Amino acid sequence: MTMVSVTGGHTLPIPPSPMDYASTASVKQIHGALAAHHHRHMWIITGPAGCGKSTVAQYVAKELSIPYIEGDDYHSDSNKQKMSQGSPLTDIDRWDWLITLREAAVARLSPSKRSANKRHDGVVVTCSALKRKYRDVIRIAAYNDHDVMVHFIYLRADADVLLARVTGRKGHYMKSAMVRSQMEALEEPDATEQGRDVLEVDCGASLTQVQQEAVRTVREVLADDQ
Ligand SMILES: Nc1ncnc2c1ncn2[C@@H]1O[C@H](COP(=O)(O)OP(=O)(O)O)[C@@H](O)[C@H]1O
Ligand SMILES: O=C(O)[C@H](O)[C@@H](O)[C@H](O)[C@H](O)COP(=O)(O)O
Repeated sequence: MTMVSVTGGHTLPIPPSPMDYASTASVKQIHGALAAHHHRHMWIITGPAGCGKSTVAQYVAKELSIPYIEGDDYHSDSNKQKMSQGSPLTDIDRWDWLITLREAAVARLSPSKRSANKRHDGVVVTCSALKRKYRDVIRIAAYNDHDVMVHFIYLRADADVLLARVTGRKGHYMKSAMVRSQMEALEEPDATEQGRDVLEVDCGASLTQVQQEAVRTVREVLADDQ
């Protein structure tokens, strides 16, 4: 454990962060080491507006027969109003949303919410999770319950692709003028995160290809957790 010096020359241990806890090894190593254990999985479909989170998440949830939670449904009215007026959310606007969304996802996994006949061993969640600290808020679900594994599926696309998709989408509060601020806020998962719990899917391909690639990626992880 990392130690930190404090006044008087003492050292105190720094508790591991959710990120440290999530893994110090690769995703494959963790899954291999825990192969005998069946986890409950949170699949967080991430990326900026227009990357295809909702469209892909619905498909993954249907293919896996697990619940789907739409992150946009968990914003406060004031957040929605702000976004619809073209103002990007701040960190402060996002904290409660992220925590509420995480807890909603955990609730869908909890034993009390499982039906008598069918065990919900997974949940799919859409959440832009643009910054690493936002992903860390979600990672706390695995930190709190060792039985839960959090995986991020990052849908990567260039700004011009996102702009075209948001422009073409009707009836959503997030308009195309917001794409720029989304890209400015975005902290793409680096190699460290990708080696731990982030799986990247190129979402510039056709919708069918992206959906199938996302499901293939999920099934590969699940195959290691049998
Ligand atoms: N791979 C894709 N190719 C073409 N269009 C897509 C693709 N993925 C999503 N779309 C379309 O782009 C728009 C934005 O997708 P959506 O799922 O709402 O993104 P997000 O939830 O990330 O904002 C929708 O109209 C959707 O049908
Ligand atoms: O479908 C979309 O266009 C996005 O999901 C959009 O609704 C927004 O990105 C998030 O809900 C939260 O906002 P932030 O991305 O600013 O955190």
